[in-house]
Amino acid sequence: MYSIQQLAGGYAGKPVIHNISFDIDKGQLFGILGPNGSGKTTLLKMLSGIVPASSGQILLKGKPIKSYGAKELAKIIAVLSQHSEQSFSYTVKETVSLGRYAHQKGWFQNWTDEDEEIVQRVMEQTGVAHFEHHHITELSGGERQRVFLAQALAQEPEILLLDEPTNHLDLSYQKELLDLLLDWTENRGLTVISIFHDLNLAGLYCDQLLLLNNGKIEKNDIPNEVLQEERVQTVYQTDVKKQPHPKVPAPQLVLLPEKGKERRKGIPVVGPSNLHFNMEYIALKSDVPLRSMSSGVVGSGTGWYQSFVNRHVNKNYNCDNHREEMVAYLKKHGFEPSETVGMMTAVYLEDVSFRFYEADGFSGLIVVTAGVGNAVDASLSPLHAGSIVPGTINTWIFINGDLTEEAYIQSIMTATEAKAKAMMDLEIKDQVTETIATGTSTDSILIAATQKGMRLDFAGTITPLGKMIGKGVYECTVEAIHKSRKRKKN
Ligand SMILES: Nc1ncnc2c1ncn2[C@@H]1O[C@H](COP(=O)(O)OP(=O)(O)OP(=O)(O)O)[C@@H](O)[C@H]1O
Repeated sequence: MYSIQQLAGGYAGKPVIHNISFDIDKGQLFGILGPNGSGKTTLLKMLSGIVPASSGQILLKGKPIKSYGAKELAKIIAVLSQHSEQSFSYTVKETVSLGRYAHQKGWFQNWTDEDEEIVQRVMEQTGVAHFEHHHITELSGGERQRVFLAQALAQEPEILLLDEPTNHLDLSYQKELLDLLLDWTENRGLTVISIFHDLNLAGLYCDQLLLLNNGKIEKNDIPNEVLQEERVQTVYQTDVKKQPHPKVPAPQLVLLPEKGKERRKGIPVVGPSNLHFNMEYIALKSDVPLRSMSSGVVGSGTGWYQSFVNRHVNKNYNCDNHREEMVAYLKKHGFEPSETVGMMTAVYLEDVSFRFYEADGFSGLIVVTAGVGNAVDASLSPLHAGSIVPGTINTWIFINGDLTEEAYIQSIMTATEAKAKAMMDLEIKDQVTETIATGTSTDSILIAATQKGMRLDFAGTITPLGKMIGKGVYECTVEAIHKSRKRKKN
């Protein structure tokens, strides 16, 4: 659609864009990114033919852009600028109708049924039809933005140029606008070129991103390539962390606040003094939120949590919606469910085993409750019918250290191996297969860390963290099983 070749340009006496080359294909949703003043708006103006090139050229559909007449260009390109202002107070419908100008022979002398139909359709699509008779000046910033989008779409352009289209829009309209643009690119072949300040929206919706820095191309590639942590950090001169979107394969970047903004001074330590015991539950309350990865009934997956609850339930506990019931239970006992990881066990909580371990530069607390009535040999589990008997091993690992993503995952592996070894050494059998069990069928695990202090890159079995977890989980599991066996015998 566009071929930009060694393009340079800017304003009188102020070159802004310096010798850049790239292509934009038909039907792309193409994002332009860059810090303030990097030349995004200037580039967009050059693409729309408003700012001329000082050297190089822009080919639009194979022809130099400067060879197009104004009306001819308006039939191909529609522009939605950042601050679409209008001095006359037109109604919404009149404003949208102006978008048909390029298709008119005279000044709206022959308004056709087709023009009317298109205007009505785009007003519906942008959600402005119900206030079509209102004056534009009576609208909110977001509503006005949608009216100008409708105007641009009424132009039935092949290319839509947008300068920060989501600027005034609330969350739901941001999503609606971008979904609409995506639909038009995918199903109608519209080419959308848009400036974004929100890197996450750009990463979520665009096919291709062009990152500008000081009027030059820093990177022109797919979002995952462009939005690399280090690149964004260098270009925007700010600390960010990249993480995957939880639902779709798109990169997301989160800002990291300055260290000075942290409210708490010193390095927090989680230890046995944070534990609280009673007949109903074991809880750990941390002074600071801990980054946690768990399979809890509440707070599962990855997140930041400050309270951890292992709740005793009766052997016959049966509830249609155990998650909801657990949330109500936590609230009743003064825990904020959104800040709590909650687990359940039928094991008597007096049989808990917990130990605090100190290593060179970091420390950890391991807490295990273990019932083995439901023990299963994972290698032969297909022989099980699927009915669940009470008996669960709940393993909590708290680390005073700064873990990488690898370390979180390796911690779970190491802990699982240590638990299986405890089962083996205690000769815990799977009642169905009569072979040595590797765990129970309802085990839960939690690894939570302060993310402060010593950086711990790995937690494989022979790394310092792995050694602590392997030994700790083994010792606590053995002790917890012993305690619960002893109770059964008595
Ligand atoms: N009409 C103008 N005349 C002279 N200089 C201009 C004009 N418009 C912009 N500039 C300058 O050109 C440079 C690039 O501006 P531009 O608006 O293209 O950046 P941008 O990346 O869109 O910035 P922002 O993110 O702040 O909107 C800036 O230094 C700006 O001051």
